[in-house]
Amino acid sequence: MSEADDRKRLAALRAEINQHNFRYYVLDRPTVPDAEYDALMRELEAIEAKHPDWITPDSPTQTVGAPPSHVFETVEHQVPMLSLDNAFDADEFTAFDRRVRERLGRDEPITYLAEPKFDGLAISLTYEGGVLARAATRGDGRRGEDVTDNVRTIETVPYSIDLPVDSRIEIRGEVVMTHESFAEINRRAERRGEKVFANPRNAAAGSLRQKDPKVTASRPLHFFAYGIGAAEGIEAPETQSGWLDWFERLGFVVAEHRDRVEGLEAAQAFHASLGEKRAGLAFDIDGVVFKVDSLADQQRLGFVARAPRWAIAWKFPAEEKLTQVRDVEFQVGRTGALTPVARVEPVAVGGVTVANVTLHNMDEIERKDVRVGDWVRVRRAGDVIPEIIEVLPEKRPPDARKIELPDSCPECGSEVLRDEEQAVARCTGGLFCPAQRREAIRHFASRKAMDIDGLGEKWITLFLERELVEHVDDLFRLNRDDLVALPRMGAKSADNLLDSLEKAKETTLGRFLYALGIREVGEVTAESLARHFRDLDALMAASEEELQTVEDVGPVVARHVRAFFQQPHNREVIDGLLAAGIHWPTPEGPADDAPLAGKTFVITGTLPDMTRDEASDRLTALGAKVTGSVSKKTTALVAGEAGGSKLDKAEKLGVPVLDAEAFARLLENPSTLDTDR
Ligand SMILES: NC(=O)c1ccc[n+]([C@@H]2O[C@H](COP(=O)([O-])OP(=O)(O)OC[C@H]3O[C@@H](n4cnc5c(N)ncnc54)[C@H](O)[C@@H]3O)[C@@H](O)[C@H]2O)c1
Ligand SMILES: [Zn+2]
Repeated sequence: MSEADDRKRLAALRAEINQHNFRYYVLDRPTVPDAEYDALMRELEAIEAKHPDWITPDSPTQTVGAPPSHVFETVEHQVPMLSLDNAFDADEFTAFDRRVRERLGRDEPITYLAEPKFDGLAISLTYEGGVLARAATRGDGRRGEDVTDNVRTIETVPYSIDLPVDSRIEIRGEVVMTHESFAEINRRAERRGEKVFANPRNAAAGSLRQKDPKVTASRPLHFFAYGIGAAEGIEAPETQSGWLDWFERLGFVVAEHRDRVEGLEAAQAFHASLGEKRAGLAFDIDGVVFKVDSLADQQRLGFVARAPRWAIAWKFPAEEKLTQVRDVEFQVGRTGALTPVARVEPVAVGGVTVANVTLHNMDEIERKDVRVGDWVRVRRAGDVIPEIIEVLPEKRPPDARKIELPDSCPECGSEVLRDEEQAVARCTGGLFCPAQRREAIRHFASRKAMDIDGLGEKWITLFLERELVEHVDDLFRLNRDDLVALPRMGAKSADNLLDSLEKAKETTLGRFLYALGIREVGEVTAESLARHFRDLDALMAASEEELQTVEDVGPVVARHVRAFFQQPHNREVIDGLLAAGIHWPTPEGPADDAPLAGKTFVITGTLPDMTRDEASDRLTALGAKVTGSVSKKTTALVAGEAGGSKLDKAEKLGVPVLDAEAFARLLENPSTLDTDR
């Protein structure tokens, strides 16, 4: 680059960085991830290194934070609050360590105090005579904002500590918010239609820098002490680690994961080990801070414009990056749910390369307004699957394309229906859809379903690939010759599998219904359906209304059951299964002469001696049906304490109401039921 180009770039970088600083430090609303910002800073540093005479004191490389805003009173720090130099890899850390040893003229390893780099905002607490007199933000390092009233609401900031009356001390540390509180606060903001915070750091900063301390009080914040400014009238420790122990004795919370490490290897090991713990911590950390432990050595090393020479922040891989959405594809799962997956320009996030990011469902896409071509902020924290946090609207290219839900399944062409309540779009192809087939077979064979021992994913995939199996009924047509011919399937495994299939033919109606994988029909519902209908043909012929009279079957489940049995290809598969010899004993159900046969009850409120489930079991055992809502056909409403709307409805429809006592009498002697409903 020519000198003129460098000059231009320098000016552009400074302007852009200053804007980011303002958004980050003053508004608590950054528009780019830290990694992006760090890259700009590095570029600026490189130009300034090439032209040292261009460095001015107001360059972002020479300054800290941003000047205090006018919302708060200004506080002068007795000792400036500086930033930290960064290392982004082991080589950079090694270079730092070499510089330290050179400056100190030492060959032997340096002892460092290692602790997390908390990702929050720095605060300085001034205690006078042991009483909290003032709390200030870092501001531009020399002058910060007075946030005393807000900081007083933080539980982990002691109001008074045991110090001499004539002492005056500045204790520095970080204010952070836990992931849990962050999620809760954003949920609250979303419900109210307010803007959400991009990450816990901004939430912590935004919560602390509030005009109204009541708002701060409603946001759970934590304070970790890690350093010292001015200290008068106390007996000071001689090491950094000594200060931490001192803080702890006075009642401050300090980093739990901290250690004195000697030399490079120990430092690297600490960095690696904390990196592994990172995902499991309650709050964000973005690196390890290493500080020369000896305070005498710290003094000898001193400061440069914006950071001490005796400390470095060795960052972890960034958990947030910007990338571009190249395309969006829809994946089909077992239940036919179509999940939109964004194919993004691969980026390294949180230590891995991310190329695919789930968008969950159409609602999510609409809420975030993600389009193909958009620049997005991607986050992957620890083991958590990568997600798109937000779109950068200012970077949207003019040809960005809206994402449309396909009308038909990308795998089988069946119609796609969008379930408005659950925001899920599904392929209606059922067992016919190849994408759903593999997962459906796995479900069919699973332990609580047909329990086909030894039929794992490996074999299912192979059977499908070889076209030996298309639908679940084909499993029962597998023959020994076909199986033995498969790679890695010996005669013994083939015989075992055929044996398992044979055994699985003897089942129960409940298991069979569950195995079919009807939407919303879990084991319990399958069992209820079996007990109620006792016969597969009767169930397949049942209307939605009839289905709804079954225990724990509401309108949604009824609709799914009905829709499933109406699909001709599902009927074909069922016929195939029955033809293969699957059978079950007729489920025990209420006999016609059971005392409450033909009667329908609804239960509401709290009963004194039993749960509603128990009450329901007692009634079904006597041959009654228990349903969820009161209608004209209801025999009686069993109403415990606090019956509510069902009670009102029963009274309106003239349905008899049994209180707890009457209900107990009924169970005792069911034949006394005096109603012809
Ligand atoms: N995204 C953006 O637009 C944007 C803008 C400005 C700054 N930033 C981020 O902030 C960083 C630079 O900012 P900085 O100078 O405010 O701080 P820094 O994060 O580089 O380092 C200094 C700060 O680390 C904190 N810290 C946490 N744990 C500590 C510990 N154990 N000991 C000492 N200090 C500890 C303190 O608050 C201290 O002020 C950048 O690297 C960037 O990631 C981002
Ligand atoms: Zn399909």
